[in-house]
Amino acid sequence: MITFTNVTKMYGENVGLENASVNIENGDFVFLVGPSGAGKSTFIKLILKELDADAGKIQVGEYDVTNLSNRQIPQLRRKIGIVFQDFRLLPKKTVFENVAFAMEIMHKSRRQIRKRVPQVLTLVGIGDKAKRYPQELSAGEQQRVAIARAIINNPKVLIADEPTGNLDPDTATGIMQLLDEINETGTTIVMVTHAKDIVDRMNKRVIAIESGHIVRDDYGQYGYDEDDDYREEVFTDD
Ligand SMILES: Nc1ncnc2c1ncn2[C@@H]1O[C@H](COP(=O)(O)OP(=O)(O)OP(=O)(O)O)[C@@H](O)[C@H]1O
Repeated sequence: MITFTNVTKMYGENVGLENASVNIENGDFVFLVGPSGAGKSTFIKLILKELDADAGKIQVGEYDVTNLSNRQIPQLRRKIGIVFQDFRLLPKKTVFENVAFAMEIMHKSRRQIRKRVPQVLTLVGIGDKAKRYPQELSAGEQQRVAIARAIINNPKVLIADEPTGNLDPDTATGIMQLLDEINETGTTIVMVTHAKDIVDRMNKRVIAIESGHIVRDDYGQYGYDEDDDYREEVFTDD
């Protein structure tokens, strides 16, 4: 579904990603982890062709992203749903309208929209909130709206960029259950996260990036403690 072959992206002298190769299969659930500045956003932006690789090849589904024409970029992005840490809902539209908007962009009929939006709102657990405005919802409910909007057009891939970053632990657990259910319907999920507890609990594939290099790709635990400061171990005398 997503294949990077020897991909390099430089920002002038700065390394974004260097000689990265990885293959994410259709239906995978992948956590993308790594310290701040590691290259996670670069990886995601390359998938969406918000950035162009300097070298290597990127394939997303049937799209050769590295050689995609400008005309094909919107087609690629329509196959990919995205959820962000800060929800990014339209404040003056109701829940229904926020989700319907993603179908209107795809020129779906009013009839299709009236049928599908309530189905998906029910699927994400907020079937009774269609008439509310985003600011009348809890943070977890707002993220459910954002997820409904991201999946309404049946994308092959869902990218979740720190989707639990603004949520308390219990709410985050509910969102992870929902993402797991969406993955079980066949949607490939790539989730960027710093949430060690979630990664450890979910026991999924973990791709770790550090300084632009993929340093780990296997199943299981988060792998390292970001709060650990090795200098303390070296310099603490007790
Ligand atoms: N526009 C830019 N110009 C110059 N350097 C950049 C630019 N964008 C990113 N970088 C550099 O590329 C590297 C990777 O950045 P990236 O944003 O991909 O990291 P990240 O893993 O997403 O970090 P975070 O967890 O903080 O979001 C960093 O060293 C960063 O400073």
